[in-house]
Amino acid sequence: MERQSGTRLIESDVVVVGGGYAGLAAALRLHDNAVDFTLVEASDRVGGRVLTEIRPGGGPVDHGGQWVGPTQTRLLELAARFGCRTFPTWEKGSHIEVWHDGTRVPYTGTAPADGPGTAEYVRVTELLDEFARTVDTVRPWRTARFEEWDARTAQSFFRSETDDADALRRLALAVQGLWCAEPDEISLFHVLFYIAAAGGFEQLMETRGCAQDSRFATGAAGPARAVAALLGDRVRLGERALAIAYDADGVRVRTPTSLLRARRAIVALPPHAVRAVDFAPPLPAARDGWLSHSPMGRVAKVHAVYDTPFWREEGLSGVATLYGDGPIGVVFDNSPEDGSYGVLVGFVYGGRLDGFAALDEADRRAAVLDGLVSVAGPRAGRPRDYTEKIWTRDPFARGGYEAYATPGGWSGHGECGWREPTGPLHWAGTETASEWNGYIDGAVSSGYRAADEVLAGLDGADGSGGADEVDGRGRAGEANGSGGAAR
Ligand SMILES: Cc1cc2nc3c(=O)[nH]c(=O)nc-3n(C[C@H](O)[C@H](O)[C@H](O)COP(=O)(O)OP(=O)(O)OC[C@H]3O[C@@H](n4cnc5c(N)ncnc54)[C@H](O)[C@@H]3O)c2cc1C
Repeated sequence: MERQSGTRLIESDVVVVGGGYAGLAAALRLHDNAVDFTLVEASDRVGGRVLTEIRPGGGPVDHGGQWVGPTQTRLLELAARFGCRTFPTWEKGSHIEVWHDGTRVPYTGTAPADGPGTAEYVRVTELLDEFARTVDTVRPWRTARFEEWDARTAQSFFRSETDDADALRRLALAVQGLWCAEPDEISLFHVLFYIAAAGGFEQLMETRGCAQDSRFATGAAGPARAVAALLGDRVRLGERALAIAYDADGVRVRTPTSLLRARRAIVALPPHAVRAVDFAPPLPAARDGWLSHSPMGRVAKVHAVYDTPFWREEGLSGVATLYGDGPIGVVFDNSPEDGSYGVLVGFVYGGRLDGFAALDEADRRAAVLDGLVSVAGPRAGRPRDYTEKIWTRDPFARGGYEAYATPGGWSGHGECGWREPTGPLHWAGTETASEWNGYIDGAVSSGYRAADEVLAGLDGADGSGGADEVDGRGRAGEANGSGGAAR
């Protein structure tokens, strides 16, 4: 690859491509080990699928990733290093279930205990947990029933387990909520792998002690911004990697304004963004096959802001699940820590997003507010601020929360295509994580793991241990050891 006239030549030991949590964690690990690197980020900010906006007259709004749970220790440690505090998610009071026929039921716990289909839903999810306990999340292809499970969709499994239409409704909403996809789109094995990577179905679904436990006082982009500030001008914004050439001598990364030469590259992008880069030579068939079986989930996140969290006056938590035809599937209380004003956040995902995104802005807002009124009453229809982010339209993320594997992806291409290094190219991104795959924590651990592969390679080893590494535990102590106040 030749340097084009007018572009700048930048040389370093390592190029990191992507400035989301994975790329930033990789760069931080290199920084902590005194390795010379340059990070290129296509957009004008760091954080990627974590996007905190300060609204006029309000506080931080997290349009993307926001929650952190107590077992997501890599993210918590990273945040603590930079003094970014968390606070518990608001959830005191009764939750609301709005059933598909419009029935509105207050409940506490996971779901209305005697609700339609609840018992059968619980039975099937317990079975998912039982299967997930057999999944090897580091070498998934070693799982006993790997090929059998990867040949099926979640939907085919659900239907073979139950013909209870209400339970199937609950299972469908759970799949939408966790993967932003429909049950007939996603590999059953991927569902089980993901549950295993989180430590169980309950960890994924619940709030206290689980994935939705806490939020960041600064907004979830706080730690990412702090890492970028520490790394300084080695983080280059507005530089999209257009082409990557690689061979035994190293890598050349071309952006619109620079040619970066390095011994190794860490590519910390979601699968579709990897496919948008022009690789020379082309990526191996297994990697390409893996990427082509990894579509992004489809999600929008909407926030409605009120003068007060008025639902609490009626003993409501602000948490709700909605099974009707409206766009919103789930609602949470996203008010600030001090409760000085009220915020309801809603998620529109999977097939629900397809119709929603086709509406114009006014109709989208009206449909969302209808859903919020069904949860919290007429006052929910009169927010003082309303904002939405349709992630399928984000030019760099193109969806969320993450990519999921379609049937045949894992068994056809996983062993060599998931995260095994390609010569001097090392793969990071939450989709390559063995723990908390799909989450910010998974992104962080994937960045550490990829950096550790590179460090091993630069030390003289071949650096090809990717698929066998347990998410960068090796040097985590070093990377997290210095500076910063505790949470
Ligand atoms: C609506 C939503 C809600 C979520 N909620 C949660 C949550 O509550 N908790 C949680 O833990 N996780 C949540 N997630 C998931 C979490 O945000 C992601 O798992 C995580 O942020 C992914 O980080 P990453 O670094 O792997 O990828 P990304 O954040 O996607 O980073 C990739 C970066 O690469 C850049 N890029 C793309 N192409 C190029 C290129 N060619 N050259 C250079 N740069 C490029 C992008 O701009 C981006 O900055 C949510 C996600 C969404 C969208």
